[in-house]
Amino acid sequence: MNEISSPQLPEMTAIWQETLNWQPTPEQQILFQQLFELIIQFNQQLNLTRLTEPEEFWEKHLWDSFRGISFLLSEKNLLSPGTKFIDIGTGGGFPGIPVALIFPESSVTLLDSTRKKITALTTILEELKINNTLPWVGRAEALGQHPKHRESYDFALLRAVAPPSVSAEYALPLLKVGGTAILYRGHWTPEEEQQLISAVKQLGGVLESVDGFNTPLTQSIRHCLYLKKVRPTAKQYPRAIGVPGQKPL
Ligand SMILES: C[S@@+](CC[C@H](N)C(=O)[O-])C[C@H]1O[C@@H](n2cnc3c(N)ncnc32)[C@H](O)[C@@H]1O
Repeated sequence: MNEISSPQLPEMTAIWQETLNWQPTPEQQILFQQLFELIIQFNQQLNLTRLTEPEEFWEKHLWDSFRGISFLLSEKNLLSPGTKFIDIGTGGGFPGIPVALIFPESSVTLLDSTRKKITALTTILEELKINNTLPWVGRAEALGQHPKHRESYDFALLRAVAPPSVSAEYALPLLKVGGTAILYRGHWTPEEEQQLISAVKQLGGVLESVDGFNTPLTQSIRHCLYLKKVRPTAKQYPRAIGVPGQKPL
């Protein structure tokens, strides 16, 4: 592999601790470094990410992925062997691959509609010897009606995939009752919140909390939205491919 400076820069050690009250192990840090190098390598043929500088990768891919699930870093008892995650619209593998790396006893489905992205991720996962993921080519609208996937996940993660109510329609049918969808967003407004609350109610969920924060290096604005599924989702959701985006709830 080419020499590429590590995304695990010395100052990051203190930031993990201060912001997440958590530290990756040395083995996990080596895997993060290898993940970075493989993504840079694949980016030469395929646009997996536009974040190619080590600091950008560290902050906007690694740190950001973990910030959304930080409650699981501190409350380990919320996870049990076999806890199921799905990363909907995983693209270059975020947040799903970092989550799979640190929770090897959980399984993480990596869903994307673009076959070549999933093919690249499959090679990256083989190189990293990560065997707790299920890379899957397809649309969230189709997977949500698939009998083996519908109502089967504990956590759904969605970052930069679709507007909030569309993301909710992708995620909630896939969750078990009691499961949580985590929507990773940038800016967030009260108007968006009202629209999301109404959509989530139709899908069998509630908006449990909104967590606003800044990223640690560039102070970029972020919000994570936590949707809890409280009853089964009506059969009609998700609607046919393309409809959630064309006619958001
Ligand atoms: C902007 S990328 C975000 C990638 C990654 N989550 C991240 O934050 O770096 C959005 C991805 O979502 C995928 N996508 C969009 N709509 C989808 C759908 N309905 N079902 C599955 N994948 C979808 C696209 O193919 C694309 O790879």
